[in-house]
Amino acid sequence: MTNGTLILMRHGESEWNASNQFTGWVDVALTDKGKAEAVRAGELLVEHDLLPDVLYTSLLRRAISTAQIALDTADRHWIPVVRDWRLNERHYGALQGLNKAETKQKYGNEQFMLWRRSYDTPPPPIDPAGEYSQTDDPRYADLPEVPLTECLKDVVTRLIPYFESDIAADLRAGKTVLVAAHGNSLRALVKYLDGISDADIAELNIPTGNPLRYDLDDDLKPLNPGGTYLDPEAAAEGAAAVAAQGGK
Ligand SMILES: O=C(O)[C@@H](CO)OP(=O)(O)O
Repeated sequence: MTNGTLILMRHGESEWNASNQFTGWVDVALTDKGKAEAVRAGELLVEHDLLPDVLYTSLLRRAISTAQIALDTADRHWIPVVRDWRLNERHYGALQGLNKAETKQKYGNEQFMLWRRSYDTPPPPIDPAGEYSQTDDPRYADLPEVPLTECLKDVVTRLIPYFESDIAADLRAGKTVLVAAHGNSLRALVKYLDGISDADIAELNIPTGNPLRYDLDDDLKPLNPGGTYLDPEAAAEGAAAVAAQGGK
């Protein structure tokens, strides 16, 4: 039995991507541009003959909606869906809701980049009673503890065991698996798949709405390290735009 194919897809542009706000676990919607990116992602799946057998998403509507639109476009709206909080974006702590450019200006580039891209420095914790906290959100009622902040290392810790137990089983069964998630949860997954160091992962940015294909060997190691974006040109542009968020 050959291993299946893994397709990673970050959601299309969200309202807070457009307004340049730290988002994390805040459940914002797609913009019209984000919806168009999702349609294009579905077209790319068809053009590359990559029709998913199963969908894994986070519990956040920007990933859920992107996957739904893309799968509808590809006529695969009927496949089984698994949603799990472990695919959620990194919790951005007290930065959730803040404007990225203003934050960079206020705290300086070094602190800004430490919070955004260091592997193990979490932002300050969010006030559990604050407007953008998820402490009382019913979708997380079963969690022993709702995070108040997370660094990328925390995302690796919650996500990789889930990948190994659940998603890997579908890949080993030969399925084409679509994972619809977020910039930082996908950075955690790519770090693991490609064996990227804690330091080097800081440089990796994931563009919105552009499916990234991984062909995997028997140990689920990539046969195409780094994966293959279905639209490489748009991916390079999109990744550069994410890197530049916050401004010069
Ligand atoms: O705000 C966020 O949740 C993420 C993704 O949009 O931002 P960043 O790329 O700055 O980690």
